[in-house]
Amino acid sequence: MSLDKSDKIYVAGHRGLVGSAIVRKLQSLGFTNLLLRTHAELDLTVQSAVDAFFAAEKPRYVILSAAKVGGIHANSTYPADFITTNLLIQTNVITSSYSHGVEKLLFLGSSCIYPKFAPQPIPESALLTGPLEPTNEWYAVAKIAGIKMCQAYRLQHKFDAISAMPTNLYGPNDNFHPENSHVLPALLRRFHEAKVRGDERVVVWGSGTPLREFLHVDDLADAVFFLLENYSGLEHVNVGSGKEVSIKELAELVREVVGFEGELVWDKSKPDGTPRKLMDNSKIESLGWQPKISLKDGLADTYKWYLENVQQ
Ligand SMILES: NC(=O)C1=CN([C@@H]2O[C@H](COP(=O)(O)OP(=O)(O)OC[C@H]3O[C@@H](n4cnc5c(N)ncnc54)[C@H](OP(=O)(O)O)[C@@H]3O)[C@@H](O)[C@H]2O)C=CC1
Ligand SMILES: C[C@H]1O[C@H](OP(=O)(O)OP(=O)(O)OC[C@H]2O[C@@H](n3cnc4c(=O)[nH]c(N)nc43)[C@H](O)[C@@H]2O)[C@@H](O)[C@@H](O)C1=O
Repeated sequence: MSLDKSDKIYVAGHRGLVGSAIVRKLQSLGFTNLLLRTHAELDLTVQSAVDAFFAAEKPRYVILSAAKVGGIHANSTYPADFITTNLLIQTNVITSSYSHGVEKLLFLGSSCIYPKFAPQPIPESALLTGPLEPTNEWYAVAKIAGIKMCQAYRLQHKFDAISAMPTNLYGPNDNFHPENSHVLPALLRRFHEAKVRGDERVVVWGSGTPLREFLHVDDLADAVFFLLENYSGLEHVNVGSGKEVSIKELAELVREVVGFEGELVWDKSKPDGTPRKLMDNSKIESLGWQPKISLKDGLADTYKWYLENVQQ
């Protein structure tokens, strides 16, 4: 299936890390009819507002990149917000998309849907085969419900709803909040501020041993467009970089990119989270997609963006 450049595409959450990368991708390809609403213009947790919006606008395609998102601290501190907001947003958008004739919807989940001790690399078939990682189970349960809703609407109504499961993402427009963000933007900011102040040490959370896989958000946006055009199956699809690093290796890399010369101190009172979560990328690779941006290049690019757009 090939999308037409004038097709009306609703990118939900277009100012976030993922949504903004998808907008950049679509604009670079020449799409001219993007439907965009900020959170203030349309609160996706309000069912009547979402339904009225779909009735009036009738988008042809929907990419659902609006969600309540955060790192390990935010997920474990605000469990009620993570489960409720995400269930509401995705239920409202999926049901209104179906009832107002959307041709295809892509739902974004996350690698945290898989069991804490899933086989590595994690195949799509590992879903619902074991207990979840406690620090983000509330968010994971909402995301699993989103995958299942897409499947249920496909089975009962032949609605072309697909799900993509990205690994840990980073890039321009990330959230650089000191406590609530993910590890990569948190460390970029902390090392940068320490360098500017001339600090001798930087505190990094946990033991440094957990392994994580990082994917630049421009690679994810490329994969999202690829799946919209090339995939219409029942099962969700993993999207990863295929490369993992320990948090210690990541911290050393961020220190090098930022140019901080002091030492690292580990705060072991902070949770490590899941020990390892490397996605098995073979399904999307067999469809014909591959990531392009290395972690080193992506980090340098993100630090440059941070310097130009975020730091005071
Ligand atoms: N970041 C990551 O590492 C990963 C992200 N993902 C998935 O990608 C998707 C996007 O994440 P990401 O871009 O990082 O998140 P961000 O927090 O950067 O962006 C989320 C977007 O959703 C919007 N939003 C949140 N709540 C509402 C609401 N009630 N009504 C309308 N809009 C709302 C926000 O708008 P506003 O800014 O105006 O509040 C924002 O534009 C999520 O589904 C997430 O699960 C998956 C794996 C990893
Ligand atoms: C994408 C995925 O992201 C979340 O899971 P996570 O991978 O555990 O997320 P994280 O990026 O916050 O942490 C990764 C690792 O890094 C360590 N770490 C060190 N120092 C800092 C630090 O300063 N901040 C943070 N956040 N972590 C730090 C931290 O202790 C942990 O060991 C899910 O909640 C959920 O949102 C989800 O789906």
